[in-house]
Amino acid sequence: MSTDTLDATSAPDTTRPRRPVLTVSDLRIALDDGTELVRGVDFSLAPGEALGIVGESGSGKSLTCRAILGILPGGIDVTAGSIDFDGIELTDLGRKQWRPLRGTRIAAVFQDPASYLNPSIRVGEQLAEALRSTLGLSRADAKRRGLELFRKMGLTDADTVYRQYPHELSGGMLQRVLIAIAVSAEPELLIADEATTALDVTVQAEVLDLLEDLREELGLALVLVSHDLAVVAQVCDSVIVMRDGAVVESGRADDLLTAPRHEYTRQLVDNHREYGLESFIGKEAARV
Ligand SMILES: Nc1ncnc2c1ncn2[C@@H]1O[C@H](COP(=O)(O)OP(=O)(O)OP(=O)(O)O)[C@@H](O)[C@H]1O
Repeated sequence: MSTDTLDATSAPDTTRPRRPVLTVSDLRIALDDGTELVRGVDFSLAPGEALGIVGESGSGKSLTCRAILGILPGGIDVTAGSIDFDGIELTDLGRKQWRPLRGTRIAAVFQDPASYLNPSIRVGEQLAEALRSTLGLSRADAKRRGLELFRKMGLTDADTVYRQYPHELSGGMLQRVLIAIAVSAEPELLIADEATTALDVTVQAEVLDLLEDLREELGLALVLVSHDLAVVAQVCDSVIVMRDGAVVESGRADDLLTAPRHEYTRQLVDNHREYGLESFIGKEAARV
């Protein structure tokens, strides 16, 4: 492993050494014809920690996430390396073995929330259905828990939202519904792949705050993919920077974004300065 490999067990809180919930080691992903698309990704993540994955379009961020979720597109496979989730080797699992994990212990939210909801079913019923299938709740308990979750997600008029159809809700509200469904079974790991990209800046900030609250409350470990370094600076403890399928730099978010060592990271940071990245780095530094 390179010296850049993140080691979540060396997090600043030395009074509570935490075992990583996710360890990705030398992950390689390729097309059936042998073309490598992801070329050796390493990181580990402890409960309650957030890791950002940044890099230009096509650098392998989404495929890395999809490999962790066991949902790589057809014709693309993990060819080497390992993905250890709480002692379970995810790259070895068959469809049946994924059932108790995906959507229950490992959840995900993506960029376009509307496409993950059934347009003809009220959003409350969709959340209740998730609760019934993952936690085995009764109809009445699922509704009660669903309303609680909607309130927790900042959907203040939860009773009304519960009865609404996806087309009646804004993008920010739909993403909160999706996050409610994703965290309904209290997963240990949440993958957020460009989950706030389509939202306007204010709503994005609210959804990021919500993710931070969930990390603290549930000890949720978060893998956050974003092309927006300000988002990563606001939320993440550590970052990996990907280019052309490989990790070019990794480290603590504040160090890496304040003093990037690799030329490519420097370029990314420079490109973002005009969007006010410094204010988030300052916030991050003040927290440490
Ligand atoms: N289904 C597919 N078939 C063939 N190649 C693919 C497929 N999905 C992704 N790739 C290729 O794999 C590489 C990595 O793609 P990936 O989607 O992981 O990039 P990304 O960093 O998430 O980009 P973006 O920010 O645009 O989502 C790219 O070269 C892409 O063209």
